[in-house]
Amino acid sequence: MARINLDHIRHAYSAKAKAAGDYALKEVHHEWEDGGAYALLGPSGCGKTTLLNIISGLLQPSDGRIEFDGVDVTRLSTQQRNIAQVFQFPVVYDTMSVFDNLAFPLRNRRVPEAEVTARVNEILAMIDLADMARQKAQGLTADQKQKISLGRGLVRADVNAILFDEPLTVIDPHMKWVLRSQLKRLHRHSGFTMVYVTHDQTEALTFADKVVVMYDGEIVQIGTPAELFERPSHTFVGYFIGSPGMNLMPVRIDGTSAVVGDQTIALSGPPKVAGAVKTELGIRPEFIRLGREGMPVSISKVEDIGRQKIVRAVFCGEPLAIVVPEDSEIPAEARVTFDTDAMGIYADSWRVGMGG
Ligand SMILES: Nc1ncnc2c1ncn2[C@@H]1O[C@H](COP(=O)(O)OP(=O)(O)OP(=O)(O)O)[C@@H](O)[C@H]1O
Repeated sequence: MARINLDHIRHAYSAKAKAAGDYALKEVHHEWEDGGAYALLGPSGCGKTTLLNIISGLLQPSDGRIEFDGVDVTRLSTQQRNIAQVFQFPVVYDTMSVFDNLAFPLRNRRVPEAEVTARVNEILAMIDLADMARQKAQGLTADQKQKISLGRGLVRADVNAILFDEPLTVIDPHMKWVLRSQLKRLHRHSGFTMVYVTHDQTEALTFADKVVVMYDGEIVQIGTPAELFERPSHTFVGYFIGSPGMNLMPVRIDGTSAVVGDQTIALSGPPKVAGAVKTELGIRPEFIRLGREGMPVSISKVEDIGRQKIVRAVFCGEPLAIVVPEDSEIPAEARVTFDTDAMGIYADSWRVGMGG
């Protein structure tokens, strides 16, 4: 397993790139821990695959270096980097049995046959294909074939990292849930460094210890699921993580207060917004109290989502989502209070400290 150091990496698909906007991947400078489970999460086109391909060696970055355990691998091929990869669509040898497909990477490296059998049987049980071990891969469903691909990615114990590129796209929803939990368990047992690309927040949040949120070619936050929820570093993280996402409203900062329309909201300190063109207040729907006290809102809609309700309201002309327990009473003349510790101030989309 390896610690992955991304040292001032940037990538542009055009050789003529000059401005920051020309780069599909803007500067990335991070060290990922040995044995960590990382998910690269973000919308289509944000640069996830570009970054993954730079780690695997399929792509050479325009600038910067990549190191595995302190060794520069920037110019090395995927094979030389000793990495296992699982792609979005299955890659299997149709004429081989399920067992032989899984054994292939081990036999290729002349692993003793007794060890091959033990390891393949372990993986077969994990992906729930033990009954089909002797069957040819030809004729299996796309779902089953993708499970073989996943298994092949996991079968070697000596890889530096395992990279997954949206591996559950073709898997049916129930199996998705099962495989996700199994991958998580396997990560805990094996200590593999894993990097998992997805645009699905549930997939990222259940799989990863650290979620790397990408937006427009940039890493906007690396954090645990709780950190992303409680302290989004960027308005995009607030919007993308959570359902509904974080409320954002334009505000004017006056000392230790945020002013929205005719309302003045006390903050925990003076936010550092000097020089910002746009200042916004962010608060998650879960941290707003709805009742008879506080600032007035007008309610436009209530959506019942099982154990909770989402109240859609308008606050000082701005849309506001509030999450309340299923049984809570919604007063006719509703008012709201914002939890002081849960509010964030964003200057030109980035969260700022409240220290003056
Ligand atoms: N081979 C290429 N040549 C030119 N531009 C490319 C190439 N591959 C990707 N891009 C561009 O680089 C940007 C980042 O693409 P990338 O595939 O890394 O995003 P992604 O987050 O993985 O998206 P998706 O989830 O759709 O795969 C996009 O604007 C894309 O159009």
